[in-house]
Amino acid sequence: MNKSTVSTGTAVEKDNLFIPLIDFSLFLSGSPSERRSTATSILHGFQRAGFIYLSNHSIAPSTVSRVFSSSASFFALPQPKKDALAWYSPAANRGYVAHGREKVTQLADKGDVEALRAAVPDLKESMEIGKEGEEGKPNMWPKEDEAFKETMIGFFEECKELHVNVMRAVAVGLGLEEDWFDGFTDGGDNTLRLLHYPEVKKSVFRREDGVEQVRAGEHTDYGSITLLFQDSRGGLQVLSPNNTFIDATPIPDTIVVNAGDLLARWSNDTIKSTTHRVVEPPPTPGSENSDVYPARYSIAYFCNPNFDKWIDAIPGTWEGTSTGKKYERVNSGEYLERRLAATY
Ligand SMILES: O=C(O)CCC(=O)C(=O)O
Ligand SMILES: [Fe+2]
Repeated sequence: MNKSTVSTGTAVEKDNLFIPLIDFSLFLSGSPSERRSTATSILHGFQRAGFIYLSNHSIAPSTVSRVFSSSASFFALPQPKKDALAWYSPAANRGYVAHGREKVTQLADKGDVEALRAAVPDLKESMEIGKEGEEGKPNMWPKEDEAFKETMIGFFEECKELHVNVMRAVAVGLGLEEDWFDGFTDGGDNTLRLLHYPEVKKSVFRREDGVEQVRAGEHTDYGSITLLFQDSRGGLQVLSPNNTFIDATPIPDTIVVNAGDLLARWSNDTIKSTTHRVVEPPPTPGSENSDVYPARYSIAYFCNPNFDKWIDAIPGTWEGTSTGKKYERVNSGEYLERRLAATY
């Protein structure tokens, strides 16, 4: 497949899971009718699958590769240097998280999270970066590496902009004013997560106790949307309506975008926040004889409504329905902190 020729279509189609591939440039700079139809496709993707792929988005491939290589250099630092930058609180959600600390899960009960973490540790490490310059919530920058900090801050801003634009498309799709979400997305209360799934022995995935070993446990994301940049390894899987996990195969230069729990709640569950996980990559020809799976890197940018905002059902999503508003309004920052506190 020539990657530059396919920019629209279906990215994933299996077991009733249909994830569209959408050319975002048609929303950013298309004609009025292209903008409307692109917005509708984006909204439908979120309503139907909870996931979309965006091609021709606003972030240059060279920027993404710079962030991937900075991320790889960061994870290659000696362990004590990374440990010195450790994640320190759910309120701040910033810093380095070593293997096995986080167990992403739907179980809100802490005791259960402990039990799960002991049984199947996630095979990954991550670095969480929040909005720079927040009082009492310092980012944990590696010492003497201005370039890393500059790269990440620049990327954070570009992703923040993309969040604004994707939510504008959602607004247009819903028939609202295009800027309806702007006052919720302009704060940039988002988290940039660099992820490294180290090379791992294949035998680790063949557990004798019957427990299914994964690289990252099944979960939904918490916020409005997540922008996910993956390398070419594969391993991301999305739960289908038939209750099977389907590969969300990497497509070069695209971003996988999924809706989070807070957007599902905000939309009175008209938008889906779909369960996903990361497993060992599908076999590739030539790799059968190796006894390891190669390392995988990904970058997740978790977008949230501004932390000081109240999230109450979006107009048009609940009026006249049999359920009416399904949820009480909730404060964005409190909601997210509660979810994070249950996870770590
Ligand atoms: O690494 C990936 O591809 C997915 C990561 C993810 O889902 C998450 O961190 O929430
Ligand atoms: Fe996720």
